[in-house]
Amino acid sequence: MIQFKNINKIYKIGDQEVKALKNVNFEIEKGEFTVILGPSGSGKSTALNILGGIDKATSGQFLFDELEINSLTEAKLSDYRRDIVGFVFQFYNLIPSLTAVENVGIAAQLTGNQSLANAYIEKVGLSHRKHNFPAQLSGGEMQRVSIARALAKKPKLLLCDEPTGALDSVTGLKIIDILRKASESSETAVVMVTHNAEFAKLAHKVIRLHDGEVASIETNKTLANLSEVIV
Ligand SMILES: Nc1ncnc2c1ncn2[C@@H]1O[C@H](COP(=O)(O)OP(=O)(O)OP(=O)(O)O)[C@@H](O)[C@H]1O
Repeated sequence: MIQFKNINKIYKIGDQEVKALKNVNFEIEKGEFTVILGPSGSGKSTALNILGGIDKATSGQFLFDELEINSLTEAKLSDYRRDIVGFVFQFYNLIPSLTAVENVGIAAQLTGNQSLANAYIEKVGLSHRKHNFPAQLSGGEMQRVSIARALAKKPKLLLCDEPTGALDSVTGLKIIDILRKASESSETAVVMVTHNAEFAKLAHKVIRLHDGEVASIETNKTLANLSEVIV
């Protein structure tokens, strides 16, 4: 489904060049829950931004279902972001003046799935809170709304940047459980960036980055239960 072939990303600041990704190769299949692990500055967010069509690689090929994303026009790239990709961020990015279900509805509307807003709120276990505003929800609840919002678009690719970074460990594990189920019960590939190496046990595939390079790629045949993770 997804192939990164010799992906390089160089940022230029004045005369200075930062090689954020160096000859990165990996593949991601649909229905897979992939974790990208690595220390700060190793290139995790850069890889996620390229996957999401927010940024373009300097060189190399990024194929999504055989389509070369790097060479798309801005208009086609915008279609890719809207129709194919869902995003979940560390700090939720909900619209404060809209209720939980309205936040989900806005995203669902974009892809003509507005009637799904209630179903997705229910899927993340928040039906009883759907008319609350973000300020009336806990961090974990807000993150569940943001996942419902992303899933209501029925994305083929769900990208999550440190989705548990602002949550306590027990709530964080519940969020990962929802994300893992989203990958297993649909055609969606879920890719999560995290610092927390413990989460590696929960993923089908673990891509470790170090200094812009792939240090290792592991595949877990059997996945750990949430209770086996020490947080
Ligand atoms: N827009 C940018 N302009 C210049 N340099 C950048 C830019 N974005 C990232 N970098 C640099 O690229 C390298 C990789 O950054 P990236 O944010 O991808 O790492 P990361 O692994 O996500 O780090 P963190 O865990 O701290 O978020 C770093 O050296 C960073 O300073």
